[in-house]
Amino acid sequence: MANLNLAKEDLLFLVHNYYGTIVMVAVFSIGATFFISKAWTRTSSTENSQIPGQLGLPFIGETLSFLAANNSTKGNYEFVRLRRLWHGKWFKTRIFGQIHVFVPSTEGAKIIFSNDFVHFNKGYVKSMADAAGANSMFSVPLENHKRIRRLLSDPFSMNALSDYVQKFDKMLCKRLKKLEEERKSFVLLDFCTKITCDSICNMLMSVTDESLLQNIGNDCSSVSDATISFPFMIPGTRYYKGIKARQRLLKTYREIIDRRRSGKEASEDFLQSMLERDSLPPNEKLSDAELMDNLLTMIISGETTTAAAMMWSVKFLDENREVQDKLREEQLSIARNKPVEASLTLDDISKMSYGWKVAKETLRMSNIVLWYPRVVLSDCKIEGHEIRKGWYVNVDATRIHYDPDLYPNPMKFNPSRFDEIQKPYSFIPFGAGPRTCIGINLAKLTMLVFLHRLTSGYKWTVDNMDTSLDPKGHIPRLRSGCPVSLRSLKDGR
Ligand code: HEM
Repeated sequence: MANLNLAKEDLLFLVHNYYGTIVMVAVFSIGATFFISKAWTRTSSTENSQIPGQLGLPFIGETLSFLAANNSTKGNYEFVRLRRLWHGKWFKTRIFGQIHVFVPSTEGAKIIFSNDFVHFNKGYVKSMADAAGANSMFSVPLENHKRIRRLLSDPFSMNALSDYVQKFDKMLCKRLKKLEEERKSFVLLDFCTKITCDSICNMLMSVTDESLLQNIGNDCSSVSDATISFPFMIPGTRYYKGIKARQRLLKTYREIIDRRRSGKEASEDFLQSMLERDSLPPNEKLSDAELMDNLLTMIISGETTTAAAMMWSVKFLDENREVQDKLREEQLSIARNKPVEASLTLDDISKMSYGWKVAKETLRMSNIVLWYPRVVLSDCKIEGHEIRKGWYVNVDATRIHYDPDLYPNPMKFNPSRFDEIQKPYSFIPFGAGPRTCIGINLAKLTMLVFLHRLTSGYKWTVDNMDTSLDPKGHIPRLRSGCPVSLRSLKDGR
């Protein structure tokens, strides 16, 4: 009690003697609080300007929900789908400390793709740069990117790939026949991954030795898994396994390059066309480091994407028998006009107009690359939405491909919708602008040869109807890998 009285007395004493000071401190505190809160509101409202969304705690934001979606059988896009339901077409979120805006429109896609390298750039992901390499097209700065793309583009032109069509066709016919003879169910995704990897290695470096192909295939899968991972060299982690696999692959490439240079080995292939530039000035050739990193980049970017697209085409055709029948009709009419056992040519491919629509519809619906992230290099506006330097804008290809205004009844697998010409930036499975997929032609040819041989030679049944997605993959793939059984059309079984 005595203490309390003393305290009261002290207080009265203080108020009496320091009245002026107390009033000043109070006024200052109220003022400061007012200005700080104003400034805070201004900052967050500019940061958040117009685009709704949940940024959550600094750094963490919605990372945990993002990771949960990544590891679920509904797939990564579930994270985006739910936020669209909650916040609307445009929304923003914070993942791994970065603010991401999901851009849902063709207008937005146009602005971003046509200003790539100027106002936007591919964000630097350490694990990606470490796994694919500092000289990979994924990681190099603008000037090097331009030169590397220019030099790599020729071997991927349609005409240059004529040889590829015949080689891939032969490889495919042989393997499908073997599977059909075995009369066993097989996992289609594994089959497609192996054959695309083998055929790309064959096209790039003429590798045909089975055990070497097996090693390259396994190591490329490990590198691919490491491209999006926590970049810490801890044994047992995805990153560690990927970096070790990368070292083995580079050693293999080094040995092949050395054998070619010493004249112990010669082949007509992509690698040879690059080595023939050895005597040219530096801006007309690739250094060995660039060559090796990009050999690796092309295998890892080509194999999983193309294999997933092949798998989805079979799944969609299985669910849409009338489309399958129409496709088979087109492919049989091409086959009937060729000598038995003759390989396909580019001329045959050019007759597969319905086949290409089936492939396009497969790419529209499967969205192998769900969205394309770009880091914003300077403050800008996209369709009236303020976007700040340092944020990420993700061109949401999946939203665009399922937009009912662009694709009526978007859930229906309907290849004939491609009878009509597409609005610019409405069909972007291979991206657009200076970073458009360099392997478009290769992917197109691979899918068409596959669809031809499958539908003109076989019927199939899908042996597992589970539609859940592989929780480990960065791209949508069936968890089951889509097991199928083949039967020859000739058998009539
Ligand atoms: C169906 C199969 C494929 C799909 C859906 C696909 C999709 C894509 C997409 C969307 C991009 C651009 C990503 C972005 O803008 O951020 C891209 C880039 C790339 N793709 Fe493909 N791709 C496929 C097959 C291939 C193949 C067969 C190769 C092999 C050569 C390949 C090599 C590359 C490379 C090297 C890049 C990076 C290009 C650059 O940054 O300049 N892709 N791909």
